[in-house]
Amino acid sequence: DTMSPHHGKPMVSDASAYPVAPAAGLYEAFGEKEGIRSLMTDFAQRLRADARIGDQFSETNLDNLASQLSDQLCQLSGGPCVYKGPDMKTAHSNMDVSRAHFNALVEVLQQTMDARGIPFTRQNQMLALLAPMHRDVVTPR
Ligand code: HEM
Repeated sequence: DTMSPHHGKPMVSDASAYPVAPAAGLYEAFGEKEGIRSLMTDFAQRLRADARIGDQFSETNLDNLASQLSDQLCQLSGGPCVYKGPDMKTAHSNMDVSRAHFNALVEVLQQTMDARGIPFTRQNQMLALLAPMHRDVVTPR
């Protein structure tokens, strides 16, 4: 890993930070790059509209967020993408994200996947890959 010149913290991509193998066929079950991108476009809009956490995305460029999330979920699910954004700790520092916020985001993602007809088993396989990120996303208190 290379070291960040600004913080001296290791800059690791999420795939290496959370070394869990995706379930076979997960990327395909999400409709590959195109399906994941439209899922994330929908997700970003739903996040912004959510009464519990929408305010945290008030200044956010939703198209950029959807693009970064698409690369991340594509890579996590076994697809041919590379997430090139900041690691999860850096991306969510100084945000005061609570465990309740995290759970709300997961719920919005479940609603988004439901709306697109992603089978329950596949939803849970994707959520299993995202769940460990709470350690870096949620602000310690
Ligand atoms: C598994 C859970 C999560 C994942 C995978 C995730 C992923 C990401 C990614 C990839 C970015 C873009 C980083 C960048 O390009 O700069 C981002 C930004 C962000 N996330 Fe998360 N996130 C998660 C949970 C949360 C939660 C729980 C909150 C708060 C409720 C949150 C709030 C934000 C905000 C406000 C941004 C910044 C957007 C901007 O640039 O304005 N995230 N997240």
